Amino acid sequence: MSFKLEPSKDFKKPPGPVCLIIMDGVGIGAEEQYNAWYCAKTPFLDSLRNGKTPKGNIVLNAVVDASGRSVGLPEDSDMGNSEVGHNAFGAGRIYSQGAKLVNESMDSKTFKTGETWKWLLENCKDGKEGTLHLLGLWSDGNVHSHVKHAYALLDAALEEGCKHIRFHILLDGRDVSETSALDYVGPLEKHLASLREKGVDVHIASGGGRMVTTMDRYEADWRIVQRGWLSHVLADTETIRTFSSASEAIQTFRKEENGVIDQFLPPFIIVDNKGSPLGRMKDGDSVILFNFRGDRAIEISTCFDAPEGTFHHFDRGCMPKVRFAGMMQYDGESKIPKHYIVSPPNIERTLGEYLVHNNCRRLSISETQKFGHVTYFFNGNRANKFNEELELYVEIPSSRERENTRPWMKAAEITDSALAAIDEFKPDFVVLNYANGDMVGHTGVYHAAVIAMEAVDVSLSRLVNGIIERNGIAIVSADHGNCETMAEVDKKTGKPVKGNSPEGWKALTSHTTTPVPVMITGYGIEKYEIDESVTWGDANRKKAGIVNVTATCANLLGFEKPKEWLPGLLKPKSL
Ligand SMILES: O=C(O)[C@@H](CO)OP(=O)(O)O
Ligand SMILES: [Mn+2]
Ligand SMILES: [Mn+2]
Repeated sequence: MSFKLEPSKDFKKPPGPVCLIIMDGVGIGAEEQYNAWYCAKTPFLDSLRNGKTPKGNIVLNAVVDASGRSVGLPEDSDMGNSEVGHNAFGAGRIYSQGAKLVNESMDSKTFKTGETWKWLLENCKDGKEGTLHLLGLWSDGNVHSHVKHAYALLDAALEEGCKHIRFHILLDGRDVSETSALDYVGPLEKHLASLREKGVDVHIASGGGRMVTTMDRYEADWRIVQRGWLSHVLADTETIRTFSSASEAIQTFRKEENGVIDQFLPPFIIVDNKGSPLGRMKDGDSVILFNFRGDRAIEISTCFDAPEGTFHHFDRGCMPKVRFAGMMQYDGESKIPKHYIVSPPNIERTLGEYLVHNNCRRLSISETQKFGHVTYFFNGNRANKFNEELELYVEIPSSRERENTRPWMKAAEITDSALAAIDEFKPDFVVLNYANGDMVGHTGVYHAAVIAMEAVDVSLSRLVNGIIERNGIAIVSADHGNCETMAEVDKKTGKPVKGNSPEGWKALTSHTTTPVPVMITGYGIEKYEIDESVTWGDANRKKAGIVNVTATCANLLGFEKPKEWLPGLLKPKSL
């Protein structure tokens, strides 16, 4: 099927670039004290939301869905996230996402008929001595993983006569309540103890907080992955602290570092009463990484898959010969990992691919922590470019320090580089991500999140005015909510739940299901208006979604949208 885009009869391409600017983690929330955007001083954003830039340019406004089924998640109660959000921005249509596809495979047990499952169990079932290791994020956050998927794998392994099973659990506190680890670890420890009473050799073997153990992304800090490797694979008790149980590790670390939240708990190894590790991986074992989302799974997958002599990020030591599989294939083009249990969404015919086939130049730019969002996720889970000449990907290195200590992050540097790249590379289309609202939102530190939003506002003002001066168009949106809700909120009263944050509430570190803004301004925008009839496809939910922004970008570039995409948000202004 051709990638030729037809010229639009209603829209004209501007002389300057069409720029999709994604404020990561910024939803339209309640006008309450816990809303960091609402409480921040954001004069530029306020002006956009009121329909005009401070310099008087018209701004078209919409508020659209960015969570639940509008972005391919199982339930409308599912909060949005960057993977599904940037997939949607790039794809222009809704794909069933990892959470949904894995649910279906686990519920129907179809995964058991797959080659990978049989290959994984070959050395571990029917009394064989191989150990099956289950590694992944241990919560029901449903952004990277869900404990129910790991329990389904455990049950299936037991049904097939696996005798030796180990869990390597990454603690969350980012997609779920910030110190909720024991709510997930307690039931696991209880369940495994009951299985041991029936003679199954099953234990938690290692773990650690997800932001310091294993789950790095975009090569921001390979030391995080190395800590995981030392804990889960080598069980290096010289470097990683040992405990008799995961609960003991969590409780000890919390006593030692008052206020530490789960995502930052140090790595640990569980040992028996003689001090030997319960789950060092050995030749003939099998390993399943049960995370379904790719960005924070690719590096550890590479550690297992990379042949001798091709891995240079750290010394993998005496590497056991194991069979490794991911829950999904995280990068279909680079085949990472080689083996996987559930087929990922096959996202194709994205805006990025159409652009290069229509000779449009494209710039993707962000800082490390969101760089893969505007490349890998935006391209449909493919890190590689579609065309070397027509595409420029710019990464501004993120700091490795906790985001609440520098909430401005690299917003200013991204803005400087974007304006310079627009002048030098002359892109037709730009996709840019400001990480602040989300990355600082995830720390749960309210006053830092307020500063984060003020930093975004200052940069946005420079960037949008710069785009208008260059006769371009800016589309300012967000991939999901986060910093607009910095407290856990009592659903009945709408008031924050009491807690021990400096503000007196229980901090919320996760994303939300709030809708997000779409604010469009720049060259020729006065000729268009929002088409209020546009929806993301569900008749009962009379709302558009971020998935309608893709066609909006194509229209503003002067093209008819491809027929397989959902409609854009704009129509010519009725006279
Ligand atoms: O940090 C992450 O991995 C997720 C939350 O788990 O956030 P985002 O989807 O915004 O990248
Ligand atoms: Mn995000
Ligand atoms: Mn996030």
